[in-house]
Amino acid sequence: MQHVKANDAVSLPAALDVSAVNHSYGQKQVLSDVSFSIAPGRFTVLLGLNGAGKTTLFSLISHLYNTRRGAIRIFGHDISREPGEALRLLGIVFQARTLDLDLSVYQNLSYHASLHGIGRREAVSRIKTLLDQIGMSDRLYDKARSLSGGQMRRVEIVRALLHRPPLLLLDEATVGLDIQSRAEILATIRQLVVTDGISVFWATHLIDEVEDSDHVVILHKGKVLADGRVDDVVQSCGANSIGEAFATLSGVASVPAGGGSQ
Ligand SMILES: Nc1ncnc2c1ncn2[C@@H]1O[C@H](COP(=O)(O)OP(=O)(O)OP(=O)(O)O)[C@@H](O)[C@H]1O
Repeated sequence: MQHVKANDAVSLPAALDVSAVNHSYGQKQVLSDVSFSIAPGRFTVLLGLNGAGKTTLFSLISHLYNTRRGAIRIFGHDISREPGEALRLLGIVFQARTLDLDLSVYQNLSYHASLHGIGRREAVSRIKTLLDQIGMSDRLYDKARSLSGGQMRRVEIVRALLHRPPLLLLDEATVGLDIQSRAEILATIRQLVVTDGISVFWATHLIDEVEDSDHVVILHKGKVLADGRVDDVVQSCGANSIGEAFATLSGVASVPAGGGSQ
């Protein structure tokens, strides 16, 4: 396996800096010496097949697991040493659905806002603005269980943005959604990078969610095989596409594209 490094200059502090991180479940090592940086205000894709270690990495970044070897910094704040400061700057959408189905959209969101110390009036204003932005303002008082999978995902995205984090992590946010919902959610998140200047770290196993102008971190069997601008990574591999580059680097014959729900 080759390791292609195609980073351009990264301004400091990085939105996310992962340095020599390892993780094992018992005897099984699932992350090996993982290092990369994400510059602020960029859409960066974490590309890896199922089992590559994406969720484990997200669990370390969000401090669900302690980082036992290596360091993770969010805008310069070490997640182990300054978890409060680091986590305040982070919004996260997990792969598994996490809304309380018996509560309304408003109740799910206002509960999260109060956890972040956002006052009621301010919370209502932010909830309405964000739901409007994401095309869900007509569902404010509906029970979460009455929403479609794509609508639940949108509410989870709103929830992750309520405390206005400059870094947003999404773990396979489009899994299980139909092709139209996938495209809409991806477009909404890309738009947030442009309009609000937030940094997004988007984990996926689907090659068609990657664009040439994105930055990509390719994770395979717990190792970073490449990181940098997609077109630079493709060129460094002598490939014609990111799918071909992924196959060359990983030795995997074919990579899922994601034409329908995956
Ligand atoms: N709690 C756990 N205990 C033991 N092994 C685990 C645990 N969680 C994950 N693993 C293993 O760690 C490896 C990485 O899993 P992880 O879920 O981080 O990958 P992933 O890239 O997110 O894949 P997926 O998209 O399928 O969730 C896999 O081999 C998985 O079986």
